[in-house]
Amino acid sequence: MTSPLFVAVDTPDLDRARALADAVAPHVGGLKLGLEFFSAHGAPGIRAMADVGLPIFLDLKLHDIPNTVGKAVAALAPLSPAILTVHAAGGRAMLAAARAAAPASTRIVAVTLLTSLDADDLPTIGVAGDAAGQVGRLAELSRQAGVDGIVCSGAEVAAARAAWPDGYFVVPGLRPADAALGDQKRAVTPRAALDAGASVLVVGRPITDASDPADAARAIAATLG
Ligand SMILES: O=C(O)c1cc(=O)[nH]c(=O)n1[C@@H]1O[C@H](COP(=O)(O)O)[C@@H](O)[C@H]1O
Repeated sequence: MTSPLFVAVDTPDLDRARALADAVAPHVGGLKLGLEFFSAHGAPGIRAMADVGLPIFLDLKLHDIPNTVGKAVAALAPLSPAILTVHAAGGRAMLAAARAAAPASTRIVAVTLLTSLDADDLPTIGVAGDAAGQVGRLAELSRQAGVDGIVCSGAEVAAARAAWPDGYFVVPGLRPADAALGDQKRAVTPRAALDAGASVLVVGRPITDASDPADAARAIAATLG
């Protein structure tokens, strides 16, 4: 079985990204490349990382009007990412436009509520109610719009899976029990997220900031077996 563990390769340094990816490749199921890497290296950088031979999760969190997002997704199609993110808050038509413009081999997943936010933040961004309610609402919108799944925290994934049994659930903001939270606020362990129904586990700094990233990835992978 391929590993659900994707490493978030968050660096603007191409050589470092490639060295990290090569080091952890035996222990992970894919590479997530996001705004930091894409802003520095664009499509050629993604192609260089695809040479590692692992599925690519292109995390650009697109959020704009439907026409713009649809055309951006079409422009990214030659990169054939396995997974591509958009923001669920862009609305039903935007989500549908993203799905329509993507190759069948690309899973479109919609970010619900960033894992860096908690209950104290919700009123400041105009959300009444709690994180579970907001994730549930945007998960249902995403399902109805026809995308493949959502991004949520490990705290919400069990409820999302129950409501959408064949959905594809990406869970970032994961931390082994002893790891520093950094800016993550709704963190659970990788194992807990997997048990709760996650399809993909995204782990960045606990691997990439470790003195031995390969060993850190191996240790996390060992908890999933
Ligand atoms: O879409 C994402 O992957 C994402 C959504 C979210 O709500 N929270 C979140 O942390 N992420 C990404 O997941 C990764 C988490 O990295 P670490 O906090 O270093 O493990 C980063 O690349 C984030 O951009």
